[in-house]
Amino acid sequence: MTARDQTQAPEGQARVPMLDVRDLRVTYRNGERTVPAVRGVSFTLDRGQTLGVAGESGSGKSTMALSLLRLLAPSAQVSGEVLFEGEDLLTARWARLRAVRWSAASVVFQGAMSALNPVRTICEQICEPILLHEKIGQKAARKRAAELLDSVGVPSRRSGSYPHEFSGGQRQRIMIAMSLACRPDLIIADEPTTALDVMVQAQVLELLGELVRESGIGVIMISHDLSVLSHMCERLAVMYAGQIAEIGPSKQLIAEPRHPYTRALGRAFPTIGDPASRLAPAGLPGDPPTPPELARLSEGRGCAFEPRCPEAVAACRTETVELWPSGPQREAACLRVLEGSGA
Ligand SMILES: Nc1ncnc2c1ncn2[C@@H]1O[C@H](COP(=O)(O)OP(=O)(O)OP(=O)(O)O)[C@@H](O)[C@H]1O
Repeated sequence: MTARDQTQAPEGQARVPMLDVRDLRVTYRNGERTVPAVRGVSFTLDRGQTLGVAGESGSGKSTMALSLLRLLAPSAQVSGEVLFEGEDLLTARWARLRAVRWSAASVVFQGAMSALNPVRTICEQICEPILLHEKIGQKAARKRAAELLDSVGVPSRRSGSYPHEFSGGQRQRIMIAMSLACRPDLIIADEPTTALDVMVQAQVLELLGELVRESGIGVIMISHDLSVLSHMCERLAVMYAGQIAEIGPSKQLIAEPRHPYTRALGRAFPTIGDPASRLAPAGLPGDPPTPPELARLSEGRGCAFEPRCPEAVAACRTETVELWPSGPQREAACLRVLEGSGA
C-alpha cells in the first residue's frame, strides 16, 4: 500500500517525509487468542499536515496510533516500519525512543483524568517533560508551563492546582498544553474530545485547530466522529478491519467517496456533537469481523468488507485487495476502483 508523498527535493532526490509508516502490522497475543488488530497500514505525514483517522469501534485506530510510539502493552507484536525523520522508531533503542516521546512526538489521550497524575499539581506535570528533555532550569520550565496554560485558555494563576480541581474540558486543555510542552513536531490525538459535552468539545477542537495552524505541527487525529475529522483534518484515512479502506483529501473523500464503506459512512454523515454521529454506517448488513474472522482473513485472500458490501462481486472473495490510486492524492482498497465502477 502506498499513499506516499512524491514531492521532490530541489536536488531531485525524493524528500523524506516527517513520518513514513510502512506496512504496519500489530497482533495482540493473549494466550491462545490472537487478534490481528492492524493489518498492513502505510501512510506519510509532513509537518503542518493533519490526518484524521476514522472507523468503527474495533477497526484498529488506537492500536495503529499508539504503536507509532511503541506505547502498546507487551502482548502487542508490532512489525513494519515507522520512519520518523528517516529513523525507524520500531527498532530504535529505548533511550532514543524516550527522547523522541514528548520532545519530537507526543500523544493526547482520551480521558484526561486517567492520564493526569491526581497527586501532582498541573504545573509539576507540565514541567516534568520539559525538565527531562531540555537543558533548562525550574524557573524557565515553570514560565513555559504558565505560558502554555494561558495559551490553552486555562489561567496560569491556577497552575498550583490539582487535576480534580478542574472541569473535564479544562483537564483536556491541560493535556493539550502538556503535549505541546516540548514543542513537538507531531501530535497524536486519540479521541481528544470524546468525553466532553458538545459546547466544550467544539471549544477544545477550535483551540487544537488554532495551535496546529499557528505552530505548523503535524497531527494525527483519531475519532469516531467523521464530522469532527472532516472539520479539523485536511486528509482522512478510513479504517476497516485493521486496514486503510480509503485515504485522501477529507472534503473529496466525503463529497465523492470511492470505497463502498466510505459511502456507507457518508450516508450516516452527522453534524458535530450529534450523539448519533458515532460511526454507524447506514444500510449495511452484519457487523465488522470478529477477532477470529480477522485472523482467518489475514491468512487468506479476499476483501474484509466483502460480506457486508452491497457492491461486491465474486472476485472480492478471492483476490488480494490493496490500496490503489483512485484519483489525485487518493487511494482506495476496492477492486471495483480498478474496474472504474467503484469510482
Ligand atoms: N490489549 C489488547 N489485547 C487484545 N486485543 C486488543 C487489545 N487492545 C485492543 N484489542 C483489540 O484490537 C482490535 C482493535 O482495537 P482498537 O482499540 O485499536 O480499535 P479502535 O478502532 O481504536 O476502537 P475504539 O474506537 O473502540 O477505541 C479490537 O478487536 C480490540 O478488541
